[in-house]
Amino acid sequence: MAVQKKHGKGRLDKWYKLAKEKGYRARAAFKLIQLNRKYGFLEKSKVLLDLCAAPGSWCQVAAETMPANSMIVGVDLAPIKPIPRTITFQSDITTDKCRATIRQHFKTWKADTVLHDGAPNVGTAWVQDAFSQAELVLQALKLATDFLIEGGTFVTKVFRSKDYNALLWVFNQLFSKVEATKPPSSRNVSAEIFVVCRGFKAPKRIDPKFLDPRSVFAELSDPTPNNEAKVFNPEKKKRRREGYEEGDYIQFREAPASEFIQTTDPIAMLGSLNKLSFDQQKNGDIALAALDRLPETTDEIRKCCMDLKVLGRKEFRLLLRWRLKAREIFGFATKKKTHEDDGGEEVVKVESMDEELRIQEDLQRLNENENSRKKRERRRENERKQKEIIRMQMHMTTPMEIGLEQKGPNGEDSMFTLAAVDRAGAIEKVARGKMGLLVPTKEPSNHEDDIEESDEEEDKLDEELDALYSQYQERKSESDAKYRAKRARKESHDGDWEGFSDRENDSDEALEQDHTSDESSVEGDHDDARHLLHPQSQDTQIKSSLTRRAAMFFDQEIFKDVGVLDIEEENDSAVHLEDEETDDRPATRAVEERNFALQDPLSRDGTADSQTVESDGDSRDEMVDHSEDEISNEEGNFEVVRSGANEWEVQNEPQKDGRLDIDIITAEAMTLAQQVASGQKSTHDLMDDGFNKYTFRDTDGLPEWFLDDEDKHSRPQRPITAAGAAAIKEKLRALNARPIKKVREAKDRKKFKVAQRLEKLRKKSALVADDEGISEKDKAQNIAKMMSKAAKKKPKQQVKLVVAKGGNRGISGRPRGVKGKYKIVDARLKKDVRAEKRLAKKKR
Ligand SMILES: C[S@@+](CC[C@H](N)C(=O)[O-])C[C@H]1O[C@@H](n2cnc3c(N)ncnc32)[C@H](O)[C@@H]1O
Repeated sequence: MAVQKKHGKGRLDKWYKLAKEKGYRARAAFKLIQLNRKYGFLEKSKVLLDLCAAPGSWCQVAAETMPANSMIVGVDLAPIKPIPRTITFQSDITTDKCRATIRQHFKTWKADTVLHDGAPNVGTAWVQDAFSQAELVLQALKLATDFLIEGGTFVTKVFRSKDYNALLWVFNQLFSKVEATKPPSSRNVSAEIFVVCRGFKAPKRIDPKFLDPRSVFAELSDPTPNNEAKVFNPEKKKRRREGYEEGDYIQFREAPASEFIQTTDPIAMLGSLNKLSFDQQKNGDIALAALDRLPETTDEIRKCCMDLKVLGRKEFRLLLRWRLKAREIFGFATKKKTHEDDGGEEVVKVESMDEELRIQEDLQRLNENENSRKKRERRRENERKQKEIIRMQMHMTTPMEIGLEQKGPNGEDSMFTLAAVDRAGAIEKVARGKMGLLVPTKEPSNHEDDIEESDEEEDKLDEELDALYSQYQERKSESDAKYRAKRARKESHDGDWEGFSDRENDSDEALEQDHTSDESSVEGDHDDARHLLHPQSQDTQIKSSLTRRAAMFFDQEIFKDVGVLDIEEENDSAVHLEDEETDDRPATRAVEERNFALQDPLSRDGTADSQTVESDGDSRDEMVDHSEDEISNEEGNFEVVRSGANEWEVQNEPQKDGRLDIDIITAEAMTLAQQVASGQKSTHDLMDDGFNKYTFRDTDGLPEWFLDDEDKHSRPQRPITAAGAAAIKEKLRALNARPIKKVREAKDRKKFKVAQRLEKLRKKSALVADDEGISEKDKAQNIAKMMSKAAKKKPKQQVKLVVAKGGNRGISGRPRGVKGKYKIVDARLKKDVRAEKRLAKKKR
């Protein structure tokens, strides 16, 4: 059976529509109609009380069905719009005021029928709702017993909950016939059920306990079977558990805290209970009083005991520790077989389960402490090393100094000894400005131990998170082409931005081979610097040391007159440095810094195209989308910076003027470019900008999902000028104004064909012109003829409509006997087309 939806459009079922059609204020009208069809109480009633009547559909049904001149009184917390033949008022049915108002209206009359369709504000907690509804039913019953005539009918809505049977029991005491039913218009997913109680017994005196929720819904401590008792005795009442099984979720389990101390299975208790109680009156437990007085029973412990379902691992541990202490105090801690002097038996000390538990916990705690201490130390060490590198980059120290400073206990364990630097290839990396890479991602000696010692659970959690993240990535890339493009771009960024040009890598490799000692590593850098500064063409050299992307970025028109790549100014110092044979490192650094500065604005702004923009508001999101559309749509068009080395090589062929056609597409990059172009920013400013809190991130051991997330948000927010934003806006406007790919392709095809025809014509006319056998006049005539022929438009080929019939096709798929352009249509379409043509002809 199809389950109806509880929310949204699911509500708009046939009963809803029917109610609308019939003018009932609520679909609930049909519930009463169906109940009345079954039991026929409305036709027989002259006075009716409708409790919880708003918006009033039941009153509407009653007014329609009951005999003329009947009296209908409806009450609700909410106002009820007037209904013909019905008195309505606003009141809370649980109050005396409501009772008094009803009495005023009824005067001496009694009701033949009392209806109750009340529901408290449903939506908080289901258990809570169910209980308040049951209470409301009892209140309605109370009113019914006040106003019902003997033999009268009480119809009420009840939720199937643990109190359902208790309510039925009470109804049975007061009415001769009690039947529960669910009308078809009541949704299956709803737990509501209607109880029709007929034949009110109208006893002279009703035991107040019958209508007291505390008595009726009291939990029974003794489940002894006792059902015969007609006299209400809540103490002995047994709840007949028929119908729905009670789920655990509606049960609230509580036990005295002392029981938790005594139990041998504390975990099971913590898992199954909702509360550990200190209520001595309720539990009458002396141990509980003692426990309550213990100084170990702190406020925190009490709070934890209040609601066990909300506790975390830490709190559970706290409770378990408290239990162990309490057990010790009360003498439960160890079970010893004591000396039995008279028997002289051997004494065996047996560690109790609790003792084992405690030892285990202690061990675990010690392990955890040790792990966290190690982690702390590792972190501190990393931070220290990072600081050193920054100092070195900023000329505050040199690798030599570092090497001297960092004497490990055995001279080996520090990465900062020159030998270690050499092993890790650190000097090369430093030389390349890849400071981030120097962060020790691996510490071979300790690593394995660390893994072993790390908290297993945390590792598991990490693994799960990683797995979930890769699943998420896979799902996303399956369903989202943009995401795929972004990832591909990012991957190629990693390979492009972070690394250097191939050439440089080659030189790095060469250097690596040479780096066998501390000194040689420095020499290697020296060579590297010299290599970079070779006077042949320094501009080209520096450009080659940039990434392709950076080079292209600075190739743009806007940087034409800017000295970013005009290295003369710095050449002086560089060449000068080259002369200083004793100290080559600063020279290297000068170049590196320049590289770094050149890369930095790009890697963060220019190249980060979509990613940078993404975090900055909608308008820029549009840019991103656009750029991505471009990526997927604009094959062969170079307006957007693309990534991927091969793509670049294939697509970004230099243009005629030798420059690469590349556009800045983010407002930040545009602003930066404008600032550089206008001289507001110098290369030094760019360098300075390059050093910010995001420059050297410690990514050591951080999971991929975390780094991805950080990539999105942890980046400097560069200011955007109005001019920069306007330039990008204008660019995008132009971009948006362009036709779609198909149209553009068609136009390009047309252009291409025209060009081909022209070329053909040119060749032909050249042949004619070269022909010596004909006169100049004839030549001119022939050429003019050819040109006018070429200028003539070819008549459009008629498209033949062919009715689709299976089997009547040749090998190529072309229908047999059809020449020229054709289109396969179905018979109906062909007829329709013909009919249209006929009609058009007639009209003409
Ligand atoms: C399902 S609606 C009743 C629909 C009504 N039978 C009809 O046909 O239009 C439940 C109503 O119970 C009312 N209600 C809940 N608690 C109440 C209370 N304590 N006193 C009066 N009305 C109450 C709510 O205001 C709500 O209008």
